[in-house]
Amino acid sequence: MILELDCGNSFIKWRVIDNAQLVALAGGVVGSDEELITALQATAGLALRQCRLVSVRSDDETRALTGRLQEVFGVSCACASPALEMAGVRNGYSEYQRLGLDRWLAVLGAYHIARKPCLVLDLGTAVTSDLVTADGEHLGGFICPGMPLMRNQLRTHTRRIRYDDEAAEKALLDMAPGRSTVEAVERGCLLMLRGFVQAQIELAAEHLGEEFEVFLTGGDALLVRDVLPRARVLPDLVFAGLAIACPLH
Ligand SMILES: Nc1ncnc2c1ncn2[C@@H]1O[C@H](COP(=O)(O)OP(=O)(O)OP(=O)(O)O)[C@@H](O)[C@H]1O
Ligand SMILES: CC(C)(CO)[C@@H](O)C(=O)NCCC(=O)O
Ligand SMILES: [K+]
Repeated sequence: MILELDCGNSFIKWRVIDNAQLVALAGGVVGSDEELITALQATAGLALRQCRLVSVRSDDETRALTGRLQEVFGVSCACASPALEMAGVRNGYSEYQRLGLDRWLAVLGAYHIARKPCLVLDLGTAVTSDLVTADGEHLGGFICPGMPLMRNQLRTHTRRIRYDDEAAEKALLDMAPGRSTVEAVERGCLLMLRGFVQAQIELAAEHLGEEFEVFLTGGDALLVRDVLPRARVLPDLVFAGLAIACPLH
């Protein structure tokens, strides 16, 4: 079995796949290294042979996690690393090492699946957009705060914006003008997010022509799905790219 990890800024997404790399056997989302160890220990019949991961955390944090996995499960981890060119895609950053590895892998995964121009949107702690042309040229992209960052900035920098997560979830069931603080803030932030992704569609048409695929991933992907009816929602897009960047034998 192979353990795959996507270590984001707030959460670690994990899954275990079979040695033939065909089926996902288990998976989840956890908030810390120790929570990951606990979740894996609770997975029945676990027999890890290898691990591959992508991390946008600091090298120290990533090393601490790979050290723990070696210690507890005896597996060594292959880590995705930056590349100027891979699997027919050319990194568009002027300093290619600076492009977030989660973005790079999502782009590799999307281009591998579509083989045509792609717009790749990832909605997590941060929201990212990346554009790739028909011949695999990554044009670069955009980064803006995601829902968790937007709402927390408002909560942190105002005196009277306070509400809990349960109220937040309920507020998004409707998009009418808010009649409470929680409705006003949650719906306002969601409108910003929807505006951002709609602007990306216009930009993509400008830079890629009308014929492009839209890929949508990340924990908050479903929040914008109804304004992007043509998007392919692929929660495992980063893992698709990870398999390309870190092939295991
Ligand atoms: N099962 C889940 N567990 C945790 N967060 C979830 C889940 N489903 C949806 N979310 C939402 O997804 C968002 C986090 O997205 P995601 O997990 O893709 O990114 P992240 O790891 O926090 O950050 P990054 O963008 O750096 O990868 C949060 O707003 C959270 O509310
Ligand atoms: C933008 C995030 C935080 C999204 O997870 C990550 O891709 C990252 O840390 N990127 C480095 C900066 C950049 O991509 O330009
Ligand atoms: K991510």
